[in-house]
Amino acid sequence: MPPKRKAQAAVDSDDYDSPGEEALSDQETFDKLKEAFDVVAMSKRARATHAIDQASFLFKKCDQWDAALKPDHASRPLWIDDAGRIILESFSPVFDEAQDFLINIAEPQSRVSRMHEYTLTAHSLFAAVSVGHSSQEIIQKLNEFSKTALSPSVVAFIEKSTSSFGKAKIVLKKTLSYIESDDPAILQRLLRDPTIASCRADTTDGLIKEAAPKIGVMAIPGTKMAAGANQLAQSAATAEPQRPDEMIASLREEDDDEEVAQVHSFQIKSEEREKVIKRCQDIGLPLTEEYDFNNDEVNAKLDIDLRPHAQIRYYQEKALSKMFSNSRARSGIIVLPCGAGKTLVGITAACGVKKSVIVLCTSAMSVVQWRAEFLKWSNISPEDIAVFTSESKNRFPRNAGIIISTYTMITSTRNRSYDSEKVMEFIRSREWGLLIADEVHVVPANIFKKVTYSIASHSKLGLTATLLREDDKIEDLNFLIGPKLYEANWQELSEQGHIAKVQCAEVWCQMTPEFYTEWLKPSSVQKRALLSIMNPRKFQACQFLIDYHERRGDKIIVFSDNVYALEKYARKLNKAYIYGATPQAERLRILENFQHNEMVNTIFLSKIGDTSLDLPEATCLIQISSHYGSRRQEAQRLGRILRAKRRNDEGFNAFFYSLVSKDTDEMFYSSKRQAFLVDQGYAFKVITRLEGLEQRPDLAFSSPQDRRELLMDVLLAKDTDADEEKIAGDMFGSKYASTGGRAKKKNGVRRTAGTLSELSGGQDMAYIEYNKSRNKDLKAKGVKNDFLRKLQRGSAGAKKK
Ligand SMILES: Nc1ncnc2c1ncn2[C@@H]1O[C@H](COP(=O)(O)OP(=O)(O)OP(=O)(O)O)[C@@H](O)[C@H]1O
Repeated sequence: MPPKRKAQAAVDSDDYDSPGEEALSDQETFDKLKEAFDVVAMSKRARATHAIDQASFLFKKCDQWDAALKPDHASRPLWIDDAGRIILESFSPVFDEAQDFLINIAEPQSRVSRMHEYTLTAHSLFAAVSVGHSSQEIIQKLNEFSKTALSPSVVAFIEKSTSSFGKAKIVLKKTLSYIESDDPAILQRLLRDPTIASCRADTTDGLIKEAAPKIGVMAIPGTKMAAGANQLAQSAATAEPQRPDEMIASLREEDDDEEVAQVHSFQIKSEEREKVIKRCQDIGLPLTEEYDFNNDEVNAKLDIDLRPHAQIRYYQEKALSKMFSNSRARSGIIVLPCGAGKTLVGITAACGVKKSVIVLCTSAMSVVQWRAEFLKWSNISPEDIAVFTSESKNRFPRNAGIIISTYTMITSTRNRSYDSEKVMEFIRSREWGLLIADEVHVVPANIFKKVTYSIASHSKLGLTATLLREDDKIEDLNFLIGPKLYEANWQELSEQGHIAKVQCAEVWCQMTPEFYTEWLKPSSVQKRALLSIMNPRKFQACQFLIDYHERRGDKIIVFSDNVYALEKYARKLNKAYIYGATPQAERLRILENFQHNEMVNTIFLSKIGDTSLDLPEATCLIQISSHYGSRRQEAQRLGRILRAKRRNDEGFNAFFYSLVSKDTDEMFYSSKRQAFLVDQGYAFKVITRLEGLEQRPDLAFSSPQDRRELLMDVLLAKDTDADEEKIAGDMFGSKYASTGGRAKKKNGVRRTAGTLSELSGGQDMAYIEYNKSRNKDLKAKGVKNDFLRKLQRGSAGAKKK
């Protein structure tokens, strides 16, 4: 097929044909789909007796399970196969309700526009139980939403997974760690395990027995109480809704009549905390970690509240309500898109707990931003908020306060200065109410173990946008921090104007003949990488896009992981650039200019700007070199423009371009990188030709002579020029390089072909869709709330949007 027709076909069919491949026929596409979903063809009998429809072939057949569609299946939104894979129809009238429920009990896998995919896993069910769902409720609700009866294996899996969850807790008392349960048999069972027994700190045979603390437990519509309040949970499901104050009052009355409840516990060695948590998870008795901060009279109160202007958004409230739903702080992870306001979630949690807080970030730059955000959103007194980085080593003067630091400062033991050691002693010697772990997905397990060994914290809140790692170590976080408490939907937030709508495009840049000839020669991987990045056509595409978007009034960030290319591009185009070695003062000056100076509309950033850079002026992002197939990096880079200030302007779109040299490794890595964003509902268009580029005589490297000189430069460059930038304290490191950043699960992504003018809104269908901005109506949905007031009243239930 000639290239033009092929590109058109790709638009029409919404499919992507990889270069050099013929488009697939319908039959082939169908066969591929079947293969991809591991379909076991339905038997003849099943075909005869079961209703056949367009989606049934996606589900494994199970002989013992009557998977006939329910008569009213059309009004039910879920397909659930017998392996626990769930497909949710996003066009269903009960979509919101079903989504709210699924978020609590299953892992979102992919949320494209019409269908969302979730999976039931032991971890997700643990999270469900720890936020108060009972197994009965999970089964009943799934059945209600499902188009077919639930398969017995799914029911058995839910029952088995949830039966032992929430039975034992890990608690901290006076900096010592205890395993606690109201059922002594559970603790005896744990102690029969040799690994757990070897971690026990007390040498007695018996268990410690004491009165259970009285807690104002409350029921939230749609959820249940914490462990130990099961009967109440069941009656809450059927009873008339009660006002929160009535609920608490009735609980107290009941408490008064009852005998004092007992809790049993044994102490474990603090340095073995993670080992015990992991072991308990492995043997099917995962521990929950909850902090009864209201009744903690040992640790000093922190004087902190949100400022009146801080209005947390409904999804921030929903996330926090999972953490605080029973008036205790439950450890776990909150997943919100980049730019959706994780910092304010952390700050609100700190205002809820009102005890000393320690915040850990990935870089010194984030530390500065976290401090500024604390001062902006809360009334904390500046001296109560200390910073511990290589440049400043402060402590707070009063009994309670906040320390913000980096993972590296807390965990590196080599060559610690006297001042650092003093701050570490200060950190180690006290109990912390809350540990906030920012960008938690990047923290390797061994580092986090060191963190928890040094920091005795009652509760932990992990914050991240992308709960994924290319090395599949993400599961470690379940025992290091706690279950995932909430995960927001990117497209929903962008529809509502909380994050910007983004047009994503991959621009294919032909290699020039001289560069491609060199690329084809046997040479080092590094040299090939440099040749692909420095491809003159890519350079021209970058220059063209910068001009195009500057003329539109955009502010542009160009990302290059490769510092050699970063400098070459930026110098040639006379733009400012920042990388690891740029001094702090210069960085701030450049960023300041980018924000406020009309003459500075483009900056070049190395991977140092991937995370935590809050530049709401940026509206366009061009990526010229990236880190293999890291889905995490792609998402975080996109995050730099999701926070665009202009996001609520009528018809506004931010732009994300990824420039790839055609027919090189960059094509392969680019599609890997996009997988996560595609799962979040973003569609990448492919731009094969930048209209008007050929007519621009002023572009760099237009003459063969210039191109030859550039090639000579690249050939003379050292292999190390292609190496990954090393940034002190960088947590992302080169671990992804070892896997080549290969996405293990999701390989396929969708590309559609397009031109630049289409992408900018000239002719594109997608544009017309996006252009019907609902932002104005939706603005009203940025619900005002007073979460903290409710938290203090003990009624922090999630509000429905
Ligand atoms: N409820 C809110 N009201 C007003 N502004 C908010 C609210 N929540 C967040 N913001 C603003 O949104 C922007 C992005 O927030 P933040 O930096 O916390 O995002 P993030 O989720 O941490 O992103 P990233 O993962 O990219 O670091 C900030 O300018 C912040 O002040």
